[in-house]
Amino acid sequence: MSVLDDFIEGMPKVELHLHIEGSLEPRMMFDLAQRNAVALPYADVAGIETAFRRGARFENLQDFLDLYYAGMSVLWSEADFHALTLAYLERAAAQNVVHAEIFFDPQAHTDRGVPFETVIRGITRAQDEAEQRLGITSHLIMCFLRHLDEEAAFETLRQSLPYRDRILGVGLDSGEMGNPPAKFQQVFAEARKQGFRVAVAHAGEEGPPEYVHEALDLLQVDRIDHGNRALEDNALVDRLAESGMALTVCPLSNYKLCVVDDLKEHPLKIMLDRGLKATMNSDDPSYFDGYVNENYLAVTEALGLSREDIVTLARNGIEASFVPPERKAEMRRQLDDYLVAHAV
Ligand code: HPA
Ligand SMILES: [Zn+2]
Repeated sequence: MSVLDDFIEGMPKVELHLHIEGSLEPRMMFDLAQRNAVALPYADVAGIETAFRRGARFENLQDFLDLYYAGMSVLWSEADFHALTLAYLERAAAQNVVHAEIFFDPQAHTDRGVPFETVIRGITRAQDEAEQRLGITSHLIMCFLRHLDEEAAFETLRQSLPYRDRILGVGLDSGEMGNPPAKFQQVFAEARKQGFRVAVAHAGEEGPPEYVHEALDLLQVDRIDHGNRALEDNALVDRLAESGMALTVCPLSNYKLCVVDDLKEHPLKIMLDRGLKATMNSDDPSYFDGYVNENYLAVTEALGLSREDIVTLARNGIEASFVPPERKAEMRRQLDDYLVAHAV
């Protein structure tokens, strides 16, 4: 373990791009399948692990999504969603994550017959418990599945209204190609009208720079999730840099989904050098071999990031978070105190 590795692990961090269903570890998936009598195409925990771990890569985003939706089909009760969320928050807190902004995919559950209320109650109970016990704060962002139509997203928006006080904003995820942000322009506008304060969208993970433009212009997003392919469009890079638009970058995800061929070719350092507000995140840590620390460690080694780069990423995460000003100031102080205590 190098000095830089220790520095990364101990550093207070935020995580802004995390799908709670993508934190479902093989052990919990297997146990919940047994408890809920869900048939999985795996004989045991090791079978699940070999399906999506141990260095194996997916061919593309859709290849992963097929396993991801099948995996989450073991989640049925409020207790299941509570256990899933608490396990993530405990793991994140153990990695010195002080704040997390968590995505969930309500349609992936309601379409199976799980009530919206079951999902949100389980998740929020774990959020409250983790905050009290571990001090980790968190927000929830509800994602619309973009492979479904806009009317389905409207229905989900309607179902979410009783829980609006527990959901900070809306996002857009699932299969990107052929499902441009434009498809969801009306429902994002309605979400704003209904009081959802922020919007984000996955854009430029597999899709072209045009999708990033659409997310900005048509959905009026406050952050771009991934954004890798924005680098193909110089005017777009300038626009993102000048407006201070944050990108929630997920290096191990990009490697596992073949968005990059090799971690050594990951554009994170280029993003920073071009003035983009890049942040470090794990996306679906159970499927992509790593939580936020493993992302920092792997990319630091692959790209030879400096301590200064690492601190910039952590600072960008704090600045790009959607917390109230007092909490933001507190997180800045925490990071500054850490830097003073670990001055070289
Ligand atoms: O990386 C992702 N991209 C799009 N949708 C997703 N849903 C979970 N993870 C992802
Ligand atoms: Zn994602």
